Amino acid sequence: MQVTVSPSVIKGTVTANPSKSAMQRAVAAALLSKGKTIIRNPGLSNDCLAALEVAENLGAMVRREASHYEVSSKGVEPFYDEINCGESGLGIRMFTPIAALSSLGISINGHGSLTTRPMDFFEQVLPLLDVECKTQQGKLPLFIKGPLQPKNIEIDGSLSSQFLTGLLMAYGAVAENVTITVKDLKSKPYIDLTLQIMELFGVKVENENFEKFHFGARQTYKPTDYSVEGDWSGAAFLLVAAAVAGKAEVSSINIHSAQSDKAILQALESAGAQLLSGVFTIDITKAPLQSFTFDATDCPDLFPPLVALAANCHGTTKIYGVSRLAHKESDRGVTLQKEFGKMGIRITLNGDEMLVHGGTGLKGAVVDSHNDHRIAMACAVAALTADAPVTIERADAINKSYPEFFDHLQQLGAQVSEVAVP
Ligand SMILES: O=C(O)C1=C[C@@H](OP(=O)(O)O)[C@@H](O)[C@H](O)C1
Ligand SMILES: C=C(OP(=O)(O)O)C(=O)O
Repeated sequence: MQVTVSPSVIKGTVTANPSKSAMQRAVAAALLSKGKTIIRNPGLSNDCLAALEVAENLGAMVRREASHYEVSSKGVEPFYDEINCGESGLGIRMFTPIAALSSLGISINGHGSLTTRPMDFFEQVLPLLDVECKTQQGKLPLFIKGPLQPKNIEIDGSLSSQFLTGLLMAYGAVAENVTITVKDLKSKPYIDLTLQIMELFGVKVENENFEKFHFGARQTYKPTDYSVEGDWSGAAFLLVAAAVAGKAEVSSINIHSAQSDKAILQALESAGAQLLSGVFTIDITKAPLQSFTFDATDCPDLFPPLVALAANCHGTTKIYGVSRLAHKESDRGVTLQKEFGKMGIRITLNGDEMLVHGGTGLKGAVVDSHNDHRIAMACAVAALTADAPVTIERADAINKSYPEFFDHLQQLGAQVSEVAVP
């Protein structure tokens, strides 16, 4: 799909889409619970759909109602010896240790960018837990054969928090008096989200300063009635759209959420946007914007909306944490540099630092998403203040996390036209 976004004024209200990070965790917790879990406000993004399919293959039954999903499970009892995590990094890194709770040999695969993302962590760590594990030189497909035996282990958290999320969730079902020790953990708030959802499903883990995670007496996941919260990662694009091109009210986002990406509010404030926040609603209005400095090491998914914001700010914005972007759906530092370059915005990459030379004016252009949902959305937001329309190729990448994105942008008054590409 090719989408053209024309320069537009933003005005209106919109409800945030469900968070895929929260939904995927809830689906995993529902699989690990014995009984029927209700998931309300379910996400329909490709990553959420992939998580449901994995849970079904690992033993859950999913009944899809219009307003909610019912996930019935007896714990991990795989129906198949193959699972496919689609394109979801979290999906594969979370469900692999969970699938290893079974004694069945299981092949684990994915598609698109997931096939190039690093998985060698599993080959190093799972054998320490008595799980046989093979990768293809650190990449997909994986083969694992459990059952996983929780033990005291030490892991490296510097590449991604997602491996730790997977271990925590799997340990939660079987661990007794063991500790996971983590060195140099990145994306810490995502671990808070994992622990929060585990606790809602009845499993409590003691977090000692994001360095040690203690499991005490044996616990069991309990089915629950869970409502998926709105997505700060997706809402960040809408908030930036309003900050640069008008005004908007975004509802169903919880200011007290554990999600990393609510940090977008700090960046918007530093840039000078006018913000009014309630507990579940943010009102935002355009104001003169100046460059800002922001550390996105623990919220790497904010880079694309931050770049769209910085492009509209006078002066040079500094964003730290670029090295966290190399293994996402694309090498996002380089992708942002290339695609924003086509729209006339110069970006310098300097080690872990990104400099966005903003306020020089955005130009109409033809850009490419590189099949990366967050690049497509960042370019769409940049188009709002360009001097001519911006055409985004492979814009259907948005379906990975936020299929409603272009509809929401239109709801806020943006001129958007879609062309199917054969
Ligand atoms: O746990 C999660 O839901 C996620 C964790 C983050 O990954 P890293 O821990 O690899 O930074 C983030 O980039 C990803 O989109 C979702
Ligand atoms: C990197 C992302 O997700 P994941 O790692 O789960 O594929 C993302 O949503 O931007």
